[in-house]
Amino acid sequence: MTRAGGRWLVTGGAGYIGAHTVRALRARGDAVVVLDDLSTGLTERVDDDVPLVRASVLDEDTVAATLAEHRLDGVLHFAARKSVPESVAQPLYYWRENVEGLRSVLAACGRAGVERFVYSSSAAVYGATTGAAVAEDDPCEPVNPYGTTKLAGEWLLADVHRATGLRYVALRYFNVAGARDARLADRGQANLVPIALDAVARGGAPTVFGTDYDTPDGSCVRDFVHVDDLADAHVAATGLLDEPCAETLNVGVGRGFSVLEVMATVGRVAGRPVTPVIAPRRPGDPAAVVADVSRIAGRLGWRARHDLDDIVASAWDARVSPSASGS
Ligand SMILES: O=c1ccn([C@@H]2O[C@H](COP(=O)(O)OP(=O)(O)O[C@H]3O[C@H](CO)[C@H](O)[C@H](O)[C@H]3O)[C@@H](O)[C@H]2O)c(=O)[nH]1
Repeated sequence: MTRAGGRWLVTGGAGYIGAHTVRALRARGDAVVVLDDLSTGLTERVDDDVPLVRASVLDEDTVAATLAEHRLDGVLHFAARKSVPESVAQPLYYWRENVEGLRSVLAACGRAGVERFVYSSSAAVYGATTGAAVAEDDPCEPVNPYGTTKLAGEWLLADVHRATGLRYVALRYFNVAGARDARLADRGQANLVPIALDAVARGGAPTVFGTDYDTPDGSCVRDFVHVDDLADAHVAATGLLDEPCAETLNVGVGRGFSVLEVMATVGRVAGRPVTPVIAPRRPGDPAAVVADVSRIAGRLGWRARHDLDDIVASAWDARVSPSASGS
């Protein structure tokens, strides 16, 4: 289904998801050049034998020159801002970085004659879902600037596809967690799994925001996907680009776990009981967000191989266990 031998520019390849995908592409035998401004990316995530261009995606000339110089034939575009609260506070910044950044990379692709593109979208494009699994054709009503910029990016890709025939796959990530090793791990403090693991590792108690939702145990439900599975989905998606393609795909497991179930898993993995602090609801949190994954299964033959235990255990090893440095 997928063939090796691609030559890819990976923007944001020093970031958490980008670096995992670089590993997966190279494991298949593809060539990769990373372009990253290192504002949040880490050089240690980029292997020594991978060319690293330190530049912003807003620097269209450098992106175009990199594509030409390395004779690249496709782009996986990860470089973007991804904090929901930051996007609410700074919408202009998010529109510049996420939408203008994408426009700049697409303009560079046009100049270099590159017509294969994989785009990092998000479940945030759906907004507050009803709780039933969401499919790609369901309405998109994002509720914050992070989501609106990701959706605007999808529209931009569709417009360029219609005008130039650009081949693209937009992948809508659900809740990504886990790690291959410590070097690639998510160092951020923005999401449930790393926050909960850090709290437990420090001997503290993680917080659950709300147990009064209309869900089986009252806490929010999310679809947690292992970053290695997500990386594999990118590799599989590149296989669609051998033909004309304008595709949008959910990437999740297709099954929800509650925040309280995550806490129980953290306790099992850490080998110590976890008694979370129950706090009020976090503003803006939808009760349940779960992916309908039938389209990606049909188009790519892809499905997640890792379960929640694998996700939490790998994140624990990468963040907490010093022996798991893997670098
Ligand atoms: O310490 C914490 C942290 C989070 N949560 C809860 O855990 C759930 C997941 O929260 P995250 O912040 O990890 O993830 P979100 O589902 O809010 O957001 C994620 O999914 C969004 C799409 O829906 C965007 O893609 C976003 O970038 C991505 O982080 C939420 O119910 C949240 O309230 C806690 O209970 N305690």
